[in-house]
Amino acid sequence: MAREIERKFLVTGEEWKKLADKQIHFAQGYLNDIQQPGSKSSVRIRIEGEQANINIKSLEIGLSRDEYEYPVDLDDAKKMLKTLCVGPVIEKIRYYVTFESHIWEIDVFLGDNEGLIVAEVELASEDEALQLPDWAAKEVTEIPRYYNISLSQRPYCNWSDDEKDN
Ligand SMILES: O=P(O)(O)OP(=O)(O)OP(=O)(O)O
Repeated sequence: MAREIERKFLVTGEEWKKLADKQIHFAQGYLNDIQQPGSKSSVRIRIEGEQANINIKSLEIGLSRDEYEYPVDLDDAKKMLKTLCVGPVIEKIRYYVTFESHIWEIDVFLGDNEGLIVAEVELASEDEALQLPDWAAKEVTEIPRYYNISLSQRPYCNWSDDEKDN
């Protein structure tokens, strides 16, 4: 088990794209209904490039979450994404940018979430000092709608203009 400590930011401009070391297509869906009373975790199947994994995270919004992740067979993952997901499959391109010794993961969402771009950075501790690149704008770590599990229930295309601006 690991504790994932992560901060999320909105992104401005396109400059970051030139700095990306690589980009990978992600497709991910959730196998459990977190609206069920007593739900404590999200169970996610993800295909990233040609690799697939299952991920379990505690249902917490904010800096830290418990996280478990294991590889699964690619064909099984394709089938699960097709047949077992609660809600739609989220698709996005993840770009990797190294800045001041941190690897920033910038998710450019597709489909119903097109227009949304979120940068995530993992930290070793909650109080770790972080130098922000110019293209990292407003922090959204504490705003639930920016989490992928939320997007699987209420995609970006259904947000109000106010929600999109903030
Ligand atoms: O790649 P991760 O672990 O940050 O997972 P995500 O599904 O891209 O993002 P989150 O659960 O933080 O919305």
